[in-house]
Amino acid sequence: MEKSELYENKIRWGDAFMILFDINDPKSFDEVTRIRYLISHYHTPQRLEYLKHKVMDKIRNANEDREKQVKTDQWFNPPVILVGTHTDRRNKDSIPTKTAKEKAQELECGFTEISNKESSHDDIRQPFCNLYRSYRAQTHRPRNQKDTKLINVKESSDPRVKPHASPELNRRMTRGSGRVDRMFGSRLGRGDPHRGKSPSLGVVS
Ligand SMILES: Nc1nc2c(ncn2[C@@H]2O[C@H](COP(=O)(O)OP(=O)(O)OP(=O)(O)O)[C@@H](O)[C@H]2O)c(=O)[nH]1
Repeated sequence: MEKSELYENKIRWGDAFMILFDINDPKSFDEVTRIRYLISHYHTPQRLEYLKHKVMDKIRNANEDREKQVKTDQWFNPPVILVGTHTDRRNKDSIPTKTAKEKAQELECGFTEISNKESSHDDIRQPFCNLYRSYRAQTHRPRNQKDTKLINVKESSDPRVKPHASPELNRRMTRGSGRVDRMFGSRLGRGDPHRGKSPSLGVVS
């Protein structure tokens, strides 16, 4: 199997994603846009299809308004967080925090910066916790809190409106392919009643 195929397969099984880039490596920063696009492209439409069938079973006899309400409550957009690493080696040529933050906003994902070498255990743990919380907020949303939204994911990221993220993102994706080094995944959390398995975390660096 081609390396890129392996990579994309891993994106397919993820339920939540952490995209890592080295703040001192512009190439890894450039790669972020492509990875975000792949997540949106491979993941969201499939999940929506899955949810659509589930929801259709529930609302078979309901009227149109009720159908809309249930669908709105059920759409799933995988939480993604952008993580800049190597902050202990920041220098004048590093990707500025502001630039990276703007990129995260543009790509509709969360953002943080860490040093795997020097950050505290809590600082390293935080993005994992946020991601897991975001995942839970979507898949275990209580019926009486229908307006609960993902932290850092804008209303406009509703995949029914923009199946493959923003036009700007699509435009950028047509320019150059960039480099993908590798991706690895791990399991997070306890059982996931939503799919009958544990949620999967995709970590992309
Ligand atoms: N100083 C410092 N070193 C780091 C940090 N994060 C990772 N490293 C080191 O950077 C090297 C590459 O880390 P990896 O986690 O393998 O990152 P990667 O993007 O997969 O790297 P490549 O396989 O080289 O593409 C390793 O030697 C790590 O120990 C960091 O925040 N600060």
